[in-house]
Amino acid sequence: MTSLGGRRRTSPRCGRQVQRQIIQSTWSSLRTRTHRAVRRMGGGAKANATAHAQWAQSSGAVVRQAIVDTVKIALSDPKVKSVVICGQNGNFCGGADIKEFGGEMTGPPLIPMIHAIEAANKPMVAAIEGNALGGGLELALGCHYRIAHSKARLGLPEVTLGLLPAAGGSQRLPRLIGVPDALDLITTGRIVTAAEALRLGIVDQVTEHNTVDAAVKFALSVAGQPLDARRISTFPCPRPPDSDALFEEAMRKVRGSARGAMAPVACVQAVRAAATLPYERGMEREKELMATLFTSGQARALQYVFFAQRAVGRWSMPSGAGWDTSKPRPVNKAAVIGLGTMGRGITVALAQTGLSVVAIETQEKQLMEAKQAVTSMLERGAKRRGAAPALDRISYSRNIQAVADVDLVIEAVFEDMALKLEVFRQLSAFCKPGTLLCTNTSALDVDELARGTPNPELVVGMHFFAPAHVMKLLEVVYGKRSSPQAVATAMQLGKKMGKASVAVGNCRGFVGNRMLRLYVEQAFFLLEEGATPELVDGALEEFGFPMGVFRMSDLSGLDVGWRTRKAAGQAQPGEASGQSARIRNGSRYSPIGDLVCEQGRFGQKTGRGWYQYDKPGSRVARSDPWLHSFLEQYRARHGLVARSIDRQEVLERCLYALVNEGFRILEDGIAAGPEDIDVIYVFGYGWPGHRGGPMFYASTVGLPKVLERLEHYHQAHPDVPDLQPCGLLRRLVASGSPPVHRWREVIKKLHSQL
Ligand SMILES: CCC[C@H](O)CC(=O)SCCNC(=O)CCNC(=O)[C@H](O)C(C)(C)COP(=O)([O-])OP(=O)([O-])OC[C@H]1O[C@@H](n2cnc3c(N)ncnc32)[C@H](O)[C@@H]1OP(=O)([O-])[O-]
Repeated sequence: MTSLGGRRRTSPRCGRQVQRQIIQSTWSSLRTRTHRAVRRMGGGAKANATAHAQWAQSSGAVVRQAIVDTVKIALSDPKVKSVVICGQNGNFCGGADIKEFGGEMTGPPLIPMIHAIEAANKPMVAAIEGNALGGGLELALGCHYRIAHSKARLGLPEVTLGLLPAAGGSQRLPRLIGVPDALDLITTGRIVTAAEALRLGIVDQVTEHNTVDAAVKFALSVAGQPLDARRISTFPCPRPPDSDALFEEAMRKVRGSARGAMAPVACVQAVRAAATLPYERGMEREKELMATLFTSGQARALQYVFFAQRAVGRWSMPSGAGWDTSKPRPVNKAAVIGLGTMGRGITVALAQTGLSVVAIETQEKQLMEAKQAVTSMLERGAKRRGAAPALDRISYSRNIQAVADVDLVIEAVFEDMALKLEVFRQLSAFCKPGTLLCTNTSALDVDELARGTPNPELVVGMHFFAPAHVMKLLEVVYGKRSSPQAVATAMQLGKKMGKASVAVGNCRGFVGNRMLRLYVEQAFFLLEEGATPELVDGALEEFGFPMGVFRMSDLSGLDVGWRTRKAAGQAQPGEASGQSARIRNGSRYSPIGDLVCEQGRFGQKTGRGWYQYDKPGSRVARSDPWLHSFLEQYRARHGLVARSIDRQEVLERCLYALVNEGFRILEDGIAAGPEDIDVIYVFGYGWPGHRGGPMFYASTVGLPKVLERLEHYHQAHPDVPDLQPCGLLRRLVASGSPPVHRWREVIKKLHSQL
């Protein structure tokens, strides 16, 4: 038993020894990225920092040890009346150091440290500047008072890392702000502004001035006052009258949106424990739940995604140029050409970033409609953020010459090479020298577009995802002649827009759509062989995708892929029966999608697609008997005998085909590393984050197994060359299947030998 300022904590039972070790090891470092200071204040009327401890290292153990030691000195020094805990360099604390999770625990554990702070008999005040996240906010919740700067951000984002706030956060926050708001913050990981934190009751005061000075002043004003009513762990948890229904609803909601993710469910369970159990027992429950999450592969996957998202910022091109050698150009004013769905979203995203934007559309009617749509998108976004809409940052024009003074143009006209070439020709004539020309194509050849301009080094692809102001992914596509500075500028702009920006090479479909083609193709083949859209979608949704391939296709429109296949000469009108109708260039081809389109079934917008809908535009997909009998007739015409297909085969065929193409992309040098592919899939294609992205997933399945299954399916379907395992996959398996963070070494070696 450990005695903490009079509070008794139950020691873990024998069988939990390992769990306890794991939990404690998560606290091996509390990280601020900056150094931390604990300021002790001298007694008397004047605020006087009598000691100021700083730590040169952000190692958690060192930081915790220093906090423990300094607090101990402050509490035993009769001259010290109150204590202020602050960060340094404008940042309170970003939480535990994720890199150290799973390592050996050193230094004092965090939970007793926070308990000791809360149990102190002198006022402990948290001075919050910058971020107070995760363990950082939990530390602040252990203090008796919290003073925040108006620009501070507070939250418990552990759920996004596959965890829960397990240093008492799940038990203190509901006691402080009530169950409904705590549930919202803990299950979503949503970060709030200081103003919202004040409104919710998380902080006691918000200041526009020097936070530490304000906290010192405040700490002096409360010196000597009783603290019993300030210890959050002793608060009864306010229980709404209908709390059972509330928790059931919360559980239903997270199960619906979490798609198999464990952490949001554990977060609801932990908050429920806060509402129903005494604090000590709630803490035990928090610990148990955390132990389960901590040892799950999901936390590892989500933490991999966290670091992958940062790794893609350190981009490089095959020439060796990259983020550390290329300086972006300043972009103050940008233009968007073509105000269809994509152009409108891009305009909103740019304006919200604070740039001046010229939005250009040659058709008067389209321009007016776009203006209205952009205005309402900006107003809705501003309302959500509680800010003024950036309407005055945008000017609208029908004249392409309005690009004359912009620093960067994003072309978002119809996906047609001839049209885009003409737009680029005009842009080259009207833009000032040095203006960056970006194309928002999803598949067209960036090099061909660049060749049509006098300055191909200024051309890059910026592949946004619809809706462009919402979706977090941006593929920045460099062509053969794109300058590193142009890439750096597009990458920096993407970052400013809050996008996960990934630099990739130029090829058909770039990274995301190139891999997707294989995934969709396998789904079509499975229909031919006996599956239904319901079976395929069910398997993929159970895996964690928000929508299976057919529901997704209904949403985005079947005609989009049909148009691409027609342009590529694959989709041919009408259908001959027999095998030749299912072969293109010597490989297996399924015309099923083309035939469905020929019936005018384009998905939700026509009320019919792979499923049926109540009316055009409706979103609720229902099974369609027409489609099932169409599939039967199709199989009969082609002499195909339906066989029974299970969910495992659906997953293996669709996902391993996609992963195999990912290996080819790495082999070709189109993506620099597996992290690039994984970020693209998690942020742009609905790949479940708790499975870490396709390449990470392959590593968790085991590369030898992926290789063996691909060999098996390739043998069974020799007419599908894409199922042939990629050389890089074989090479990785031959080199002992190294962990994903070491694949780059193998890839580098491969490229150096080519
Ligand atoms: C048992 C109790 C459990 C407890 O409740 C668990 C926790 O507290 S879980 C934690 C809950 N806390 C969170 O979930 C907060 C996670 N962190 C964030 O949200 C943002 O990093 C933050 C807002 C703090 C700063 O944003 P920004 O200014 O744009 O900066 P940036 O994002 O570019 O990062 C710069 C560098 O710092 C690195 N790094 C950052 N944080 C961590 C970390 N915790 N760890 C390790 N490293 C971290 C990051 O990788 C990057 O490294 P590099 O080598 O330069 O690529």
